[in-house]
Amino acid sequence: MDSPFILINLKTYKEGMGSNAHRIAAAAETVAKESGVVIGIAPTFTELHPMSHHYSIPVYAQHIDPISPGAHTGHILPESVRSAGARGTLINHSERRLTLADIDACLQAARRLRLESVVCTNNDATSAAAAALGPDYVAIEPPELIGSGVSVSKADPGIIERSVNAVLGVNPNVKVLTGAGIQSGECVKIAIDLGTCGVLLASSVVKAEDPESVLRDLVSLI
Ligand SMILES: O=C(CO)COP(=O)(O)O
Repeated sequence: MDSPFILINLKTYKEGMGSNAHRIAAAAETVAKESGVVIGIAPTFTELHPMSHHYSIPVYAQHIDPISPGAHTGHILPESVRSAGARGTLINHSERRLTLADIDACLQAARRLRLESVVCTNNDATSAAAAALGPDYVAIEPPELIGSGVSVSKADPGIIERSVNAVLGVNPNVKVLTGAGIQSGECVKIAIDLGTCGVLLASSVVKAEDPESVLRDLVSLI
């Protein structure tokens, strides 16, 4: 089995920018080395290169647009994300929804550029649809629990279990992550015991006074 994976989405929280982004990335690097858990970070676009340049942890974009180089203005070009040192990208985050056709086009760009793809979904039906498009990961995040402080692992373990079954039924090569309200080692353990390979999270680490101690707790039971 692959090592467990924790992906920290810094969103556009002010606590996840500038020197705070460096503090979180440094903490993630330390805890990843100590624990053997893979800990990635998804900073704002302008911080992709500083993060990929300074730290050994994998760096992910929060979004790409389904475009090729050419006459587009104000878009996120997948090639730019790649050249900024990103290992992969989120696609279709709840806070950055795309159409199914756009998700497919983003996945084609990600494959062309060898960017790992993490397609976010909101329920088990969309998890199955996303799996049919062949991403590396599907990340199931019930929108109503995102940023709520209430963990999907505890409030709705059924959605994790159903999504794992839905994804594996469609394409057993796709790995499943879950997220929304993940805040402790217990939440991560429940997610892994339900068949995911890890978690996608934001506020519990980004807004913490001491991100390193939260990360230590998150990896403590796996
Ligand atoms: O949207 C999320 C990660 O992409 C989850 O956010 P929270 O961890 O703040 O609930």
